[in-house]
Amino acid sequence: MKPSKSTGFHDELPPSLASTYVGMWRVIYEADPCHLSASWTQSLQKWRQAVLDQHLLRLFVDIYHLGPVLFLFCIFSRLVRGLEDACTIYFSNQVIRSIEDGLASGTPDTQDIVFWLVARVFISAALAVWRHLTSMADPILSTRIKLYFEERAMEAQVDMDYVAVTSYQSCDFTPPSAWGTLYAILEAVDALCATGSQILLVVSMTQSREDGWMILVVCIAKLFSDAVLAEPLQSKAYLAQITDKLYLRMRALYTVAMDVSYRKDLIGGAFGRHLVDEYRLARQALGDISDEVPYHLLPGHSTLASKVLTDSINNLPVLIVGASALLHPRHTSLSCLTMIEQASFSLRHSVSRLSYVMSNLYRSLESIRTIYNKIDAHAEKLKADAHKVRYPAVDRKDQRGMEIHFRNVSFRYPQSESDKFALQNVDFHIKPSSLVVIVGANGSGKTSIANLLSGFYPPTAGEILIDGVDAQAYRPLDRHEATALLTQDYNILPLTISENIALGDPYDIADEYRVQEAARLGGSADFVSRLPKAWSTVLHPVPSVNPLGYIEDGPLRKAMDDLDKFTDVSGGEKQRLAASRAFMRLMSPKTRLVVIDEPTSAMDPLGEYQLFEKLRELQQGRTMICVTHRFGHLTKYADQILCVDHGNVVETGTHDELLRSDGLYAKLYNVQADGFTSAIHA
Ligand SMILES: Nc1ncnc2c1ncn2[C@@H]1O[C@H](COP(=O)(O)OP(=O)(O)OP(=O)(O)O)[C@@H](O)[C@H]1O
Repeated sequence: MKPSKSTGFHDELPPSLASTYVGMWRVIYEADPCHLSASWTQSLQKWRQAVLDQHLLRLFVDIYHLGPVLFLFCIFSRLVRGLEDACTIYFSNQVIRSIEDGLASGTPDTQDIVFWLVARVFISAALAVWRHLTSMADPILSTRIKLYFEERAMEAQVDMDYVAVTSYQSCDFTPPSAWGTLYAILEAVDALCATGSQILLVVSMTQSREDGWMILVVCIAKLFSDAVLAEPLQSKAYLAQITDKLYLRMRALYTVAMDVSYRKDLIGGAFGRHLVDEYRLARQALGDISDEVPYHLLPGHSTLASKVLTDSINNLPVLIVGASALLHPRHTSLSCLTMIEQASFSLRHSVSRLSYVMSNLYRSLESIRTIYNKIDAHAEKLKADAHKVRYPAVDRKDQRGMEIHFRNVSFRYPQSESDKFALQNVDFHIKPSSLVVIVGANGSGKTSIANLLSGFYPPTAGEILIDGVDAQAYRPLDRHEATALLTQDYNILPLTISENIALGDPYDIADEYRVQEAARLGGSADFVSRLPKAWSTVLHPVPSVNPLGYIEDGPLRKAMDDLDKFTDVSGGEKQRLAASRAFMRLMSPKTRLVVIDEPTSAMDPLGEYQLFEKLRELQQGRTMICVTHRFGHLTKYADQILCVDHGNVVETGTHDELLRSDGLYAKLYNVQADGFTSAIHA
């Protein structure tokens, strides 16, 4: 198979990485100068770390409290399971030995044979019962652990800041890995026990033979050299990059043709046939390079000769016993031969399983470290938040609206790859209870101001004062509770419509009257009451059907499609639901700031007008800040308009003041107003 060479991709890798080409792929992996298997050494380091950090101990204590009997049973079951192969081999061979002895002496010992036969059958049955009990206990304990850690994960996640939760590091909190870690440890116990018991078996069998030590050394040394020294590429983590440009192009052509999200472009552009023709040309040019996943193509480090040699060496124990039988036929025992054959085979299997289990274990240890680090970070955050200033301050309790002061605020998105600041040296003051409108061109920084006002991000430089105190000094939860948000960036939650609205004020979630009132104000009450399940409708349910295996067309496929069916509503109706949730919050006595950012893009003009009118009616002394592109409803009532350009507030004033000053605001306003007047005159 000819390897596909890189064409224009970054070939240079840091010295710690190496790469190889297989089929379509360039495989990149960590170059390890160490002779010992990297996975084993890494695993040992992680073990040490886990023991030192006490994460393992904490995991065991937590799991023990979830089910002491179940937990102990699971550990004990693995010990027993580890003995299973050695027991089976031992009892089988006792049967063969007693038969062989009988054949050799000419008078079979019936009692002895029956005893070992019964013992063999009994032990098989007992092990089967044990396996059955284990298979019943495991799912119970695993579900308890997963759900318990899911709850801890939720606890930690819901209190996190927006920046922390959207940062890359927070994404690796995977609660199922707690069970995964315990499972990996249980597997390691099982594999260790199996390996130990089988080594003991081989030792006991070889003890009585002169060549016993030789058999033992061959059995064990070979196994451990395989497990510890061999470093097949398959056991490493690696990146596989498609380097063949032709093949990448074919993937792109195929995706455009097959993915329904491109269907309108494809049909509208009438370029479907062109895609197929291009694909065909590329396929012909590609030749016979395999696109099998690299795992199957990786050769590891062994050649064909070394593979043949390795497999031949595996037969050494039996070869030694066979040679000894030829040299000393009188002292030869067939039961011993079969037992050594079986035991060495089983030992080989156990050691390779142990190697696999240990190499995976360090990943599990890493994941519990992540879990407990997150749990600890959460506890620290709660402690730190508890010392922050409460909002509103006691002396501002009677004030209905938030007072906001931006002082020389600059802001760059933390996840931004460029050095560009979204806002630079922004200064403005918003009086309590005022209605403020932010206008400006696309990308000028309006939403960024709304994001800072909502407390999603801290400023990169400068200060935001809320009621005269640095916004960062307040308890984040108090600040969020005091803010009602209505933006274009909303989600319909996978809960009932009623809950979707009620969550606008979680403290008053059971007040059905308020939910209906919020729905009326947000303009969603009419369409919700027309839905078959009305307020209990779940618009975006979490998937409940999990197809296992390939489901062909037929009754099962139909049942699957029916079970997965859900009600959907229009974009404008979803916006009305989002608005209803915001009204629910707006009605809360805690709300002191309303931030509105272009929430009506999918609404009809009447819906938009009514929404803004109701917002103004319900403002009732709260500070209201509205980002908009449309001049009209709100700008003429605004106490203050902030006109933003290139990340800076360039003009402030009322509608009339800004029109008089004939600056950017007047220009933006006139462009819109001209559109209407020229349409009327035309
Ligand atoms: N999440 C983000 N990460 C990085 N940069 C961002 C992010 N969101 C916005 N920006 C950048 O910040 C600048 C200001 O964007 P912002 O969304 O505040 O403008 P806007 O005035 O609200 O625009 P629009 O009217 O199009 O909504 C832009 O240059 C934008 O590319």
